[in-house]
Amino acid sequence: MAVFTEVHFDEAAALAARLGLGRLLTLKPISAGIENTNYFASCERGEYVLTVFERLTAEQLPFYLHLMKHLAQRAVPVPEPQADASGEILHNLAGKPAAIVDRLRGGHARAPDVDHCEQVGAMLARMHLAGLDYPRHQPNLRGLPWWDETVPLVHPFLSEAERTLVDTEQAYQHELARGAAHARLPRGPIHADLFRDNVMFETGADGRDRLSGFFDFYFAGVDSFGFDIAVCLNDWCIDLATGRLDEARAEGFVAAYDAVRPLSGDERRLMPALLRAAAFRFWLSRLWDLHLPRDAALLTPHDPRHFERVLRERIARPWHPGASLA
Ligand SMILES: Nc1ncnc2c1ncn2[C@@H]1O[C@H](COP(=O)(O)OP(=O)(O)O)[C@@H](O)[C@H]1O
Ligand SMILES: N[C@@H](CCOP(=O)(O)O)C(=O)O
Repeated sequence: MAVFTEVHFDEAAALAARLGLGRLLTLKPISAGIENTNYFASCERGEYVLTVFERLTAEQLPFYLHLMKHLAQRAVPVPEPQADASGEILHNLAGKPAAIVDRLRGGHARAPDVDHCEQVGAMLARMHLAGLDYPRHQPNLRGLPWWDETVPLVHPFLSEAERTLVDTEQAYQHELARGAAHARLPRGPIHADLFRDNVMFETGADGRDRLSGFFDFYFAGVDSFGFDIAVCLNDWCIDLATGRLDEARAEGFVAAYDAVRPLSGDERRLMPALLRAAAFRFWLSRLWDLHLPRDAALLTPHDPRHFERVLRERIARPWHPGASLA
């Protein structure tokens, strides 16, 4: 359970009242998640999520919160941050930055099929297009410079085989980033962590799950759209036990994306390298969370070996969109 900061009911109630959400009825800690402290806040005016930010600073947060507002205003289903009378959406609780956003309805698709993947792919493309005129800029804070800082920190905890893979992949990703094709990749604000647990679906009367929203934008940053697609493919379109790509789901995801925002030739050509980059990024962050943990009331770190497997798979079996259809 990820409650790093205990929030007192009265403090949360005062904030809810200030935001015009009415009386706070219940405040329940959320057990999932590993980055921030989250509570479900049920208020007279509706259902919300209260987040206390543990790593992100008051300087960094406006980028994420205003991005969510920007996307919500362009009909991309994301939780809208709640403002006080002066329009401020970044607040303070327990001496830390905090926000209250709409609670999305529905639940997670834990075992996604082609239909789920197509819906996520199409909405991801809509999100990328809607973000193109977002005026604020912040790099992806879990990009190459962060990998370079983190590799030496996790090195002492690795086996020889792991260390070799980390070093080889770091060198490969540097080479990729120096290339002209990489520089030409279309860019803009990306989610950068759009895993199954950051998307909601609601089941309709016909039994079909319909996407009800994307959330948890706190790893968002400006980076290549292709990297965002690769992050999704590595989570939505794989066999979790082996890390293998499921080609039917992957092709469905990319085709649905492409129908909204056609992929460039570079994005298609570099997809195998971007899939490696996305696997490397989460392997590193999971190693970092496991070996250099922060204080938390209770915290279950994600298993780094999963993304080590995924990375080895992507190296062994490079995948290009459309290849399996040819
Ligand atoms: N806006 C939201 N609407 C509905 N549920 C949410 C919302 N934000 C968070 N949650 C719930 O809280 C859980 C943890 O949130 P998450 O943002 O993943 O945490 P963390 O920032 O710590 O990684 C999610 O899996 C989801 O169940
Ligand atoms: N998706 C990342 C961890 C980030 O946590 P989240 O709960 O904010 O998605 C991973 O799986 O390593």
